[in-house]
Amino acid sequence: MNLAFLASHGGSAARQLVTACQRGELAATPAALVSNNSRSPALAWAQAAGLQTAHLSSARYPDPDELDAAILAFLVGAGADTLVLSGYMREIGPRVLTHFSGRLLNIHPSLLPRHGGRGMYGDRVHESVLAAGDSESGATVHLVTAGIDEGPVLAQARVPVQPGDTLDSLKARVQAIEGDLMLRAVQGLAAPSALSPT
Ligand SMILES: Nc1nc2c(c(=O)[nH]1)N[C@@H](CN(C=O)c1ccc(C(=O)N[C@@H](CCC(=O)O)C(=O)O)cc1)CN2
Ligand SMILES: NCC(=O)N[C@@H]1O[C@H](COP(=O)([O-])[O-])[C@@H](O)[C@H]1O
Repeated sequence: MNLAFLASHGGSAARQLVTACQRGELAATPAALVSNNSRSPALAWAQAAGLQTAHLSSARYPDPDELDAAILAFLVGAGADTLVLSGYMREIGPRVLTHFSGRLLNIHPSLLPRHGGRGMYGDRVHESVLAAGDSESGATVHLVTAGIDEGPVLAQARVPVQPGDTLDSLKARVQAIEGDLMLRAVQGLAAPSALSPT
């Protein structure tokens, strides 16, 4: 498995997967990382970790089809066969979706289908959970399809929403479970018997 990542900010899930590869907990080779944000900490970390990296964004490719083609060309050039969205905040286009169909995973910080879809990303998700008065939240790993957050769910993990929770306290509790959840899902792809869509 040659693993690649798309990240817009910190790339926390990508970092945990690369650590798992280094520890022999994941039978995969980290190959590349693409960011739409030239100042993303994920890009600097990936360069230091020896991954092939690229900054590909709508600023450089205003035509969404050209951006989709540029991202696909870079990932294919890096030999990637599996793609993980690690806090990537832009829509994935049809070329990348088709090429990586069934091997393109995203992690979302809620119990999808609740609090998902366009406009639901980062802090906005936790704010939506708190505003709804939900008693629990969590994270979801799903296969990525054309519809935002509509793909088949591969894994979910739950956390309680505590009385008096703030955006930061809930976000910290959810982010604490994301890395292991994504690792379990990718291990499932590496060893299909371990995990099947729920
Ligand atoms: N084709 C798909 N592309 C993406 C999916 C998907 O399921 N199918 N998942 C998202 C990840 N994501 C939620 O997990 C998500 C990311 C971004 C947005 C969003 O509304 N973004 C804004 C722009 C925000 C920004 O640039 O900072 C927007 O598109 O207007 C919603 C959900 C990744 N791509
Ligand atoms: N809709 C996608 C989304 O909201 N993803 C969420 O953004 C955060 C990125 O953190 P990071 O930049 O530190 O990895 C993570 O919590 C991830 O679940």
